[in-house]
This record gives sequence, C-alpha cells and structure tokens, in this order.
Amino acid sequence: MRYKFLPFMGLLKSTHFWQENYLILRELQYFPTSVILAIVFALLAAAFEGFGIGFLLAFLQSLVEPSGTPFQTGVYWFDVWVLGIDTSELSRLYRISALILTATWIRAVFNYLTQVYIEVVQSKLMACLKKQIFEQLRSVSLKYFNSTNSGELINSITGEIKSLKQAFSLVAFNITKSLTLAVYALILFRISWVLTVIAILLFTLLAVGLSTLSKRVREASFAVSKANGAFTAIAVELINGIRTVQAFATQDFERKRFYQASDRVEKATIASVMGLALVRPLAEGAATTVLVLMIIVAITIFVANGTLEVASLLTFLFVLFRLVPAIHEINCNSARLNSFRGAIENINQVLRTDDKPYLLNGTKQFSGLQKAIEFVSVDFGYDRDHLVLNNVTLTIKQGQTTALVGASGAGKSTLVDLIPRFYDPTQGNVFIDGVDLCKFDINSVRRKMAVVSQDTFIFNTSVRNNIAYGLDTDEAAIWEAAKLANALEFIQQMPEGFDTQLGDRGVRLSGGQRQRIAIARALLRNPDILILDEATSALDSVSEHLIQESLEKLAVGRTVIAIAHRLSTIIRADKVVVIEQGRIVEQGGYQELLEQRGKLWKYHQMQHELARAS
Ligand SMILES: Nc1ncnc2c1ncn2[C@@H]1O[C@H](COP(=O)(O)OP(=O)(O)OP(=O)(O)O)[C@@H](O)[C@H]1O
Repeated sequence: MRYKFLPFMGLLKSTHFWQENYLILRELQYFPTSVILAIVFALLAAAFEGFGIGFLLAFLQSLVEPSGTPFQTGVYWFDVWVLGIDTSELSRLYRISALILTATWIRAVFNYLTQVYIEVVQSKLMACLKKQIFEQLRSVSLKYFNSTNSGELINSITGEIKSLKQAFSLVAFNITKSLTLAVYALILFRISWVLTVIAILLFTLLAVGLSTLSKRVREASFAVSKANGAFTAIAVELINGIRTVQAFATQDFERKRFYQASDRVEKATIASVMGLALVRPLAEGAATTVLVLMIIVAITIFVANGTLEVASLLTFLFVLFRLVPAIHEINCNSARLNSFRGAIENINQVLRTDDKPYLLNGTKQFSGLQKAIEFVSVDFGYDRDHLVLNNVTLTIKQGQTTALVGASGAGKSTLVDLIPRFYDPTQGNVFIDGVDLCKFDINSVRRKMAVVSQDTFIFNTSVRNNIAYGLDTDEAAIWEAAKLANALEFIQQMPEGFDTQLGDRGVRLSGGQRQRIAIARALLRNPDILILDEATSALDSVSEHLIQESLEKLAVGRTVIAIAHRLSTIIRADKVVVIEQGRIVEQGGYQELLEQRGKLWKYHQMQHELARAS
C-alpha cells in the first residue's frame, strides 16, 4: 500500500537534514506503517524509561523519609490500588520496587520492538533505493553511460549502499536515543530547572566543540568515497580487460595502477578514521568533565543551602549518569555519520534527475512499419563540437533491405542507433510512417525491432535463456530459431545442450558462435525491423554462407538495415547507401551504383583486389 504523505512529513521536509537527503528519505513514504510503528515503539520505550526513573525517585523519597507524605501520582485508583498509599511504609517500598521492575521490563520489550522495526525500515529502504537506482539507470539516455565511469557506478550501487545502511542505523539510533534524552531532560527539569539549564549550556558547548572535528571527518569521507570509486573502476577494468592485459604483457603497468589506487583508498580511510577515532576520547573526556562540574555545582549550591533534597539529588545524578553516555554516543554517532557523507552524496548523485539526459518518451503505440523510416536533415554529435552525422536525409522503405557501406568511423552504427532512439538527433528528425519517432512509446518500437550488433552481450545463464532472453516462449520456438541461425549443431555438441551455462561462469563462446546465438535471439523475436550491424563479420565463410541464406529467408516481408564491410553480403540489397564522414555520398541499387563508377565501385574494386592478393 502506498501512502503519499506521512503525518510528520511536513515537519521533516522543513529540516536541513531533509533538504540534503530527500532523494533517499522520500522512499520512506512507501512503507509508512513500519516507520510509524518504529517511532511509536521508540516513544513508548522512552516513556517507560521515564516511568522507571519517576518510580525510582519515589523509591528514594520513601527510603530517605519513610514517615513523610507517600508518593502519589494524582490518579486516584492507581495511587490506592497500585501504589498503596494507605498501606504500610514497607509495603509501599515493595510496590514501588515492583513498579520499577515492571517499567524496566516493559521498556526492554519496546526497545526490542523498536530495534526490530528499525531493521525492517532499514531493509525496506535499501530495497527501495536499489529499485530506484535501477529505474534511474533504466530511464537515463545512453549518453549518461558514455560519460560515466562504470566502475564508479558499480561502487555506488554496491559499496555505497552498504555504507548507507550503516548510516541509516546510526540515524535511527540517534533518533531513538534523542527521545530518551527528551524524557531525561523533562525529569531533570522537574527536579531542578536551574541545574538542567546549566547542564544544557555545558552540553551545547561540548557539541559545538565536537562539530568542528565532525566537519573534518565529513570532508575526509568524500575523499574515501572518491578513492573507493576510482579503485572499483580500475578493478572492473582489469577484470574485463584481462585478455588485453595478458596479451600486451602489461601486468606490471596494471599492478602499479591497482596498487596506487589501493594505496589511495588506504590513505584516505586512515585519514578519515584518525579524525573519527579522536571524537570518542575527546567526547568522553569532555562529557565526564561536564558531569563532575554538575555534581560540584549541585552539592555546593543546592544541597548545602537546602533547596534540593537528597532523594532528588540522587535521582538527578542517576539520570545525569545515564544521560551523559547517551549524549556521548549521539556525538560519536554523528561523527561516524559524517564519515558516511561521501557515500550518501554518491547515492544522491545517482538518484538526481536534474543533471542527467533523459529520453522523453512519447505515447503513440507502434503496431508495425507500414511505409518507411525517414531521416530528414539529421545532424548528430556525441559532443557539441564534433558532428558524427551531417545533414543525413534517407528513406528506408518497408519490406526492403537497405545496406549501409562506408569506411570505419564513417557513422554507420551511429545512424542506425537513432532508430531505436539510443540517441536523438541534434538537428533534424527521424520519422516512422510520417510520424516523428519521438511521439512513439519507444518500447513499442523497440519490441518490433531486433538488433544484431558487433558486440553481442552473452548473459551469465543457459543457452536457452540467452536465446529466449526476456521472452516467455516454448522450447520448439527456441529450437527452431537456433536451427535457422545455424547454431543448433554447436549447441547440441555442448556438455548440457540448451542447458549449458554461458558467460562468466560457463562455457566461453567463439566470436562466430556468439553471433549465431545473437541471430537466434533476434529471429525468435520475429522482428518487423531487423538491424544487422556487421552481423556476419565474425563467421567463417561456410557459416557466413549458411547464415546469409537464413537471413535472406528471414528478410522476406521485413525491413532490414544491414551494415556490412564485406560487399559480398549485400549484393542482393534493394538499396545501398554509402556514407563518408557522416554524410551520405551515394545511394541507389547495388548494380546501379557500380555502373556509376563512384564510391561503391571504388570499394568494390578494393575488395576485389584484396581478395585476389590473398
Ligand atoms: N559512444 C560514443 N561516444 C563518442 N564518440 C563515439 C561513440 N561511438 C562512436 N563514436 C564516434 O563516432 C564516429 C562514428 O562512429 P560509428 O561507430 O558510428 O562508425 P561506423 O561507421 O559504424 O564504424 P565501424 O564500421 O568501424 O563500426 C567515430 O568517430 C567514433 O569515434
């Protein structure tokens, strides 16, 4: 059940704490019952702590002045039946002792329940945040990933979330302790408001002194987070690029980078911990000094001149002895909390929506291509200064095969990336059947599309799941797709056939096998628009021939956009588009362009000569 607002939300929103952390704290609205129960139990635990101390005062009064007026609460039935004001002194003492014991046990139960619900809130908050981060990563444009270091992102999602969990438990502890402190302050006020004001002044001074140190801890924590992010980035790169590292024998170079990053984490952590370690003894020493000062003031001024009775002084000191370590703990926790500031800031940074590129999705549902995909005066650049596509105007007709040809880096992949809206044009428009692509719900377009690219990603799961990827489809269809993609033979030779685990933990595939899995994955989707980005480049000539055949069968009735370096694979294309430095320099039928003896003819000649030479 989702509640939009909690009763205390208004109050919370006005605080500095909220302003700094609202991207994280707003998640609390999704499980208000647990939050409210944690607060209610914490309040009840604090209240019973207060009752316990109140009864202690009564106990001490009865002990010091047995013949004095019996302690009363003013609630008639309670005073008569429970406190037994009409009974003997000894009986009253027993009753009050029993009440102290009862209050202590009830407080213990509520403390336990508070802990349980804090843990529940904490776990739910972390789960919500992970989902929130997923939603964020799902909705940002690919541009964000191009400009963000994946290692740092991984560090935010894994390491920093753990730190955030610890930070949250410190906040929760401080809140519950503060409630108890409020009860203590109330009791102290009732006993002696002058002494309480003096105590508050002294403790405020102590907190101000410690806040300077806390600030340093906070700054050091940013350095720790930064160093952790950089270290994770290097570790991820090393693992992903281990083949390149070994092939180029750059282990020493990588070792240096790894060790340096690790040393930076160590130094930053030590600097942060040193500041943090200083807080505890300083806070302890200062708090004890305050305590001793208070005792001296109380004894010399108030007891000596008779304004404070002994029972009250004893209770006052008892509360003070409980209050000082509580304040001390809150201070230490606040300093530790500052050591997590860097981690919290990193999570906030990932969750922020005002500084990231988003794809503004349309609402129109795409039901299939009827006429054509049109690029009209399209410019595109990954950065502002450098155009990768320049004034591209192109019509890709439904049901035809359009081949893109050009030198490496000419912009072919970038051009096709605009169709599933991996990026949006900087200038100009892409239309589908005359409607601007931006007006469509992009997932409805992507569902009718399959991309087989140069770098197919193989997931860490079985062959079957890699082909079905996300589709709930039957075995026969998967089998058929594998057969059509010419992948059946090698899959059946694998130790566990379609159940063989691929990816990180399983069998590694050859480049050609990887592409055949990708083609099977695309075939299974029965796409309306098929994008083949060098789809047959990693195959030997026999496999290439077989796949070419199956792709041609698949292409019937579909719109195919094929990028190919080898012209032999696109001879039967309906239209060939030659791209040079982001511009279309030629387009037309394959034979037609060859006859013009222009750019395509040059490529054709070059490949012919290369083939003859080899
Ligand atoms: N994610 C990116 N961020 C920045 N620049 C990029 C990115 N992807 C490609 N480029 C640049 O855009 C230009 C066109 O690249 P693109 O991959 O579209 O060319 P291509 O014709 O498909 O090349 P190839 O045939 O080698 O795959 C190149 O200069 C490349 O460096």
